[in-house]
Amino acid sequence: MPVVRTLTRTIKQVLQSPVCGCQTVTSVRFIGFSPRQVTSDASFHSVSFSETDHPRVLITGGLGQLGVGLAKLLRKRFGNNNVILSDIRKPPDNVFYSGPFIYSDILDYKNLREIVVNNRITWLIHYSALLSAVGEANVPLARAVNITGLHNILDIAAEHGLRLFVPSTIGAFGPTSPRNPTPDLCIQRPKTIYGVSKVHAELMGEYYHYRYGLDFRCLRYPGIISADSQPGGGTTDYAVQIFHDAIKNGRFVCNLKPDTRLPMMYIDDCLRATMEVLEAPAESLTMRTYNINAMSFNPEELAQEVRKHLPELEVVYNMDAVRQAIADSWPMNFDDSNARKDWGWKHEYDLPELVTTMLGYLSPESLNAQAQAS
Ligand SMILES: NC(=O)C1=CN([C@@H]2O[C@H](COP(=O)(O)OP(=O)(O)OC[C@H]3O[C@@H](n4cnc5c(N)ncnc54)[C@H](O)[C@@H]3O)[C@@H](O)[C@H]2O)C=CC1
Ligand SMILES: CC(=O)[C@H](N)C(=O)O
Repeated sequence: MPVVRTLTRTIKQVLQSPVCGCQTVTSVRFIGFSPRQVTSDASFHSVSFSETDHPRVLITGGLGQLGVGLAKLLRKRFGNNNVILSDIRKPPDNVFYSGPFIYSDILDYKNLREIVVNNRITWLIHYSALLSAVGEANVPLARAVNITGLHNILDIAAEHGLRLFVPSTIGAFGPTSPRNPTPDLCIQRPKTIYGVSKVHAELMGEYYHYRYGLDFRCLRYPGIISADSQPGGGTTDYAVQIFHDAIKNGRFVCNLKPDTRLPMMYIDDCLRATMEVLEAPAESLTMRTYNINAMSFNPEELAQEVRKHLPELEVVYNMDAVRQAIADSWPMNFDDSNARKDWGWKHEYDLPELVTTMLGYLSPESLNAQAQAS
């Protein structure tokens, strides 16, 4: 009987939940069991906008390159206390004192569920991952975090009627995908554990949407470039490091070949896209996983643009074989026409704007002013 009770609740929740406006009857083909065995006293509960006015957001893996910036943006929109950052690392003072932070290991299912229940979470933004280069250096850990961790997240989100955002990546494509440009739907046979885990995430999220009515939303990000946060061990990291080294030493050692073209995006565009797709009306989404793009360049083109501001910059190429092989298998250009058509995606930063913004932010004067202000 508890199982029947649970199923009845789940079906009602799927058909009624206003948070998950995408959960149309047609998306729920058959609900035969809950995604994970739940105890008989567990109660499915979906918190809706009508109860809280604003979504209650949990960001996993929030202390990486992207999480703190996203929390800042969402807190501005939904209120400081409605957005909780979480990670397994210790937060620096400025992050700890800027809004709610909580310890959360995505491999600990019970802990995750407790956090979601106790904080009445309605949106889950799942940022925890091992990126491409560090993933290749530790495949068992990447498999655990990126695949087992994702399973926990999917089940928690389905059980509690959450809107779930999981980012994917240009790395979800491989050498047999069309690379110039790469469309949303094409062959995906990535050659990294990172890419494999992200294709798995895309497919599992879409399956849970179809099977359980989960409000799953996913964007494939290009390489993201930011000034105030460090990248976490990816193939596109060179495009962040060049700015730091150009300003500090006037010299940059690049671990990719000069003609390695990859899709890239400034962090502000990436975070805005994430908020926009999370807020997009369900009816506007014809897909659950979208490419987004802003620009494409290779290291030499980036160096040329930086030299317009710092003409003395010297760039030396010292290729890293692992990163080069990964980059050579990834898209050179990304076709994001579906995102532009369906929910109005539009980037703001192109290459010249990106370079001006990065150098402006990292200039000694600007860093001094930031230090004095904090
Ligand atoms: N930064 C980029 O260029 C791109 C990022 N993405 C995706 O966006 C998301 C966020 O990326 P970044 O912030 O750059 O990643 P990052 O590598 O900088 O941060 C990932 C965070 O996950 C945390 N983490 C690791 N194991 C964990 C565990 N067991 N439980 C909880 N947290 C754990 C780490 O402590 C780290 O703070 C990732 O899913 C990544 O795949 C996708 C494409 C491009
Ligand atoms: C593009 C990504 O997913 C990431 N920056 C990486 O290089 O691994």
